[in-house]
Amino acid sequence: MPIIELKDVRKTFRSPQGLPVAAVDGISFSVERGETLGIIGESGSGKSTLGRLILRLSEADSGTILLEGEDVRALSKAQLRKRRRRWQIVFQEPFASLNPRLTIRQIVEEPLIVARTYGSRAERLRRVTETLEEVGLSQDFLNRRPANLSGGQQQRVGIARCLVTDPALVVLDEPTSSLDLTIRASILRMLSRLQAARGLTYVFVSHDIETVRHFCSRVAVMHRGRFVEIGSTHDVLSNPQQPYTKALMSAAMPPIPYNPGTQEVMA
Ligand SMILES: Nc1ncnc2c1ncn2[C@@H]1O[C@H](COP(=O)(O)OP(=O)(O)OP(=O)(O)O)[C@@H](O)[C@H]1O
Repeated sequence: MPIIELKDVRKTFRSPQGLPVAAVDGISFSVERGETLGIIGESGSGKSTLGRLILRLSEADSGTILLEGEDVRALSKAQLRKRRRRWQIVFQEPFASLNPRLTIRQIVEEPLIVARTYGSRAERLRRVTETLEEVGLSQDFLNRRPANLSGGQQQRVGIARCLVTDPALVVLDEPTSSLDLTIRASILRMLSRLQAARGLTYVFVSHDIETVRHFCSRVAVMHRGRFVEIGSTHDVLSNPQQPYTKALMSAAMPPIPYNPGTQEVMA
């Protein structure tokens, strides 16, 4: 059974002038457990909206969304809150997505409190500490606040917050685009390592073809709310069938250096 299955999902917004904008315009696809599906496309093509619809952070207008076989659109608010811990998201701007008033400990502990299934305060602290360690942050970070951390460290906190409830599926919405190149490569290596260790499934939203090339097993190319092409990353990027994919690739930056073998760099 696929972990994600979408059938003919649609979402239309109104532009400031009141005109309809079909951000997601009849999308169907499935993702198997342990896979990484990349979604690439220009700004405004609908990638983030799709990522949010999958997790019901935004309501689709129509279509079917199954996660782990469950009809996400049919869940009540209470059911959805329970399932949230299995289906998580990491945002592009780590600082904007972390509450500046909270300590790192409070930020990473919050999803455990919301889920209400993680026992005593001491057990929660143990879990928070272990998860921070997994993303390369020592106990020294527990009482610090987001503003005292570098961009890379902030994103590690965002990833820890998402992993602490032991999710099966993570939508990564441009998780590294606000970071500089060395840090970016280091965070991507860490995400790959965590995926292998935990058997995670990723949906990786990006406008950066080179990152997708190295990070994703399959890729969907999105244009004006639709998938114009979907297939193995190798096939789509080495032999694009659609004019839009070709244009996107010719507009892309030259490959960035990426060496999966080197050590994760802390920053
Ligand atoms: N809350 C909203 N209200 C109105 N229009 C929206 C809203 N969210 C997205 N849109 C519109 O839907 C379209 C798709 O936006 P979306 O952010 O999903 O694209 P994207 O591919 O993720 O772009 P980017 O790479 O810039 O984040 C755009 O035309 C956008 O202006």
